Amino acid sequence: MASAEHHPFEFQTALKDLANSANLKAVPSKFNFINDSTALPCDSLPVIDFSAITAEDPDRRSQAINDLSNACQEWGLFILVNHGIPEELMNATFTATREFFSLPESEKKKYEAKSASDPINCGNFNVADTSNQIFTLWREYLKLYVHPDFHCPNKPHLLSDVLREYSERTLKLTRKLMEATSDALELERDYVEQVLKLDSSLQILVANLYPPCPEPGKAIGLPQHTDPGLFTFLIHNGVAGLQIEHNGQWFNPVSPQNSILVNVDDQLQILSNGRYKSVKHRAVLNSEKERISIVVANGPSGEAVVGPATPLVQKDGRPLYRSMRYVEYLETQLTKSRMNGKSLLEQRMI
Ligand SMILES: O=C(O)CCC(=O)C(=O)O
Ligand SMILES: [Fe+2]
Repeated sequence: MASAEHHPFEFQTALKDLANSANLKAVPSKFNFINDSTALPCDSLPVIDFSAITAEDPDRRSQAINDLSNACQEWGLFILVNHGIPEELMNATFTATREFFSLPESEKKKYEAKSASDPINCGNFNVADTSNQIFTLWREYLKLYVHPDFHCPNKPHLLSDVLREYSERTLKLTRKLMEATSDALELERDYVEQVLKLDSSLQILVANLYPPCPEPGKAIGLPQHTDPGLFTFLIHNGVAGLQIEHNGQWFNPVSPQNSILVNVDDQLQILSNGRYKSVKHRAVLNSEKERISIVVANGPSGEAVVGPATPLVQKDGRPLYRSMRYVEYLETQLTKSRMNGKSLLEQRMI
């Protein structure tokens, strides 16, 4: 990938240490990604009450499913409340991942990425390549494949138990959300489960750490992208930084404590033949506070061939996207996510 020259000092220092060094007043040039992170405040995001999605009362449930469907169409994102995941568990995910990022570099190096599809993979100074720029992200990450098989470093001590429980709970929530969207799209639940092979769904957990940055406008945590799966669940440590695009404008979503931000992802846009929108988002930086986000990308099975659902294609007269095996989609996104300025999702359009 990048052939840029690296200054040895930068290369040997973890991002965390680099960011903490008292004399760092400017962003080293290899991070340079000049960006305008202006965004509007946004307190009108759709809120979905999970307890209503699973309610016995048919009116309450169908109202909630309707709201969910509208949120997926209009925003591609919603705030999930009453989801039943204890706040202590969420807090424990931040504590445990912060401890992981604080491990000695030699320990973390064991998990450094060898190939993008390694089931455990971590790094800092990872390089991004948008259509015309190569630059280094101001971000450390730990990426784990957590379903169908669970993978996690065995240090720090509690990390594995905490992340296993959090992933299992988000997987159950995703199954219920997929049932609700199947109903909303008037698809048979069995059809969706079988086509997407949800019993062996591929679930990937990413912990992101963004240290404070001396010049937030000159580097980026994550440039704009969409997530590849069906639904992504995002929680953060209370420090703002996520921005989303809606009708050509960037917004700072505000999510109440203990809620989960849920994104619609590429495979759901494809399955719904374009009805639901995979939301563009990015992570911007600040100069004061460390930010941590825990992101669980819930996808179909890696082996599922995902294309627009047949009943919807029949209704619409034609498929808007080409089908592709989900693992291939992931691999392509990792290796050549943008071609001629087009995202992979745009490249799949017929
Ligand atoms: O940290 C965030 O707020 C965004 C993270 C994200 O979009 C991702 O990991 O895909
Ligand atoms: Fe994302």
